[in-house]
Amino acid sequence: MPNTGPDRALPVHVAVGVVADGARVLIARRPSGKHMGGLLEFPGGKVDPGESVRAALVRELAEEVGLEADPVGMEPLIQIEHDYGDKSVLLDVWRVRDFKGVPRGLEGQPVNWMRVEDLNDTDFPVANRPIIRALRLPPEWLVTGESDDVGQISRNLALALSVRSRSGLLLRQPQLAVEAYLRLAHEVLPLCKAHGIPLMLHGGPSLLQVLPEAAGIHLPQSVVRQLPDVRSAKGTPSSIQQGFVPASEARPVAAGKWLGVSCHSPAELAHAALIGADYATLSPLNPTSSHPEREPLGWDSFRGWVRAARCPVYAMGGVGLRDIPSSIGHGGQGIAGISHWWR
Ligand SMILES: Nc1nc2c([nH]c(=O)n2[C@@H]2O[C@H](COP(=O)(O)OP(=O)(O)OP(=O)(O)O)[C@@H](O)[C@H]2O)c(=O)[nH]1
Ligand SMILES: [Mg+2]
Repeated sequence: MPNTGPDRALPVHVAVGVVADGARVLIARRPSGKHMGGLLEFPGGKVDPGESVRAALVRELAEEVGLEADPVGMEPLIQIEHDYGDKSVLLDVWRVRDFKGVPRGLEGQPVNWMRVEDLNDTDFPVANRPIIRALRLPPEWLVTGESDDVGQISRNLALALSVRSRSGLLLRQPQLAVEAYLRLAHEVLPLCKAHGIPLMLHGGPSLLQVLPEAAGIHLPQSVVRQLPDVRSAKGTPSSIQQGFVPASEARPVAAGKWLGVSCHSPAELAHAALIGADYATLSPLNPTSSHPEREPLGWDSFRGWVRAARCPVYAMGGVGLRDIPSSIGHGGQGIAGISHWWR
């Protein structure tokens, strides 16, 4: 029965550690009988009153898996607020790279190193899905400036990727008609393959039918507005008959493909999560010459909006490589932008 008592509104603050050993992360199975028992989890537990999150994580990793973690080497990954109905949690998720010891399940739970690409959403509590996205997504999207010249894209890409370890390309060309856009995307796909980076198409979901090898679709709000209206799980059957689709069926691209959404407000971020977005971009962070009429957000608003978001969020608009740590430090996934790499 849902808890409707006075503490209902207060989420339980949980420190969660993604302990990383190269490309593998430490996974445990939650003891049966506990909340979400039997499912896989990242080790961690409740933050005690007056305790810092880092201190809680050091304590939980020692108690649960016998690791001695260095709090200085921890980096925020993502915060997720989730209401399970019987319990509401704030998962405060950190990457842990510096630690000593060999992990073992000190509460009798099985523990295992797993590759990030082998993690399955359905093996984890539902609140963990954005964590898995955050682990897979790059810290930066290179967004193309206006061009139908594949040579220009190729040169810029080669130059940019010579100084970065992980990026993806977002092929944004709103000035092109769909046919010209798809011709260009066909030429850009092998470039991305050669560099080993994902290619996101920008526009409507049907682009993926023509270019199924792309990593996914990034929706501008002009396309989002054309999607069928979505109702959350509380939507009634009669609302479905009136042309609403339930959120569980609202995702406009197939599972296994990435869905990104351009957002500019908390309402757009909430809607992006409702249609199953794997990530959102949030703009403009800083003043930009392309949208001088839009009020820049700044990092303080960014932090607040991102905290309430249900998917990883990239800062966009007047940001550069040096802003990746700022974005991560303010709860974001990284940055997306044109001006810092495009010539
Ligand atoms: N540790 C951990 N907790 C998670 C994850 N995902 C998730 O929804 N949770 C939820 O976070 C809440 C608190 O976690 P916990 O049960 O590990 O807390 P704890 O170690 O302090 O356990 P205790 O209650 O036995 O003292 C649980 O309701 C759990 O279902 C995850 O990946 N790791
Ligand atoms: Mg625990």
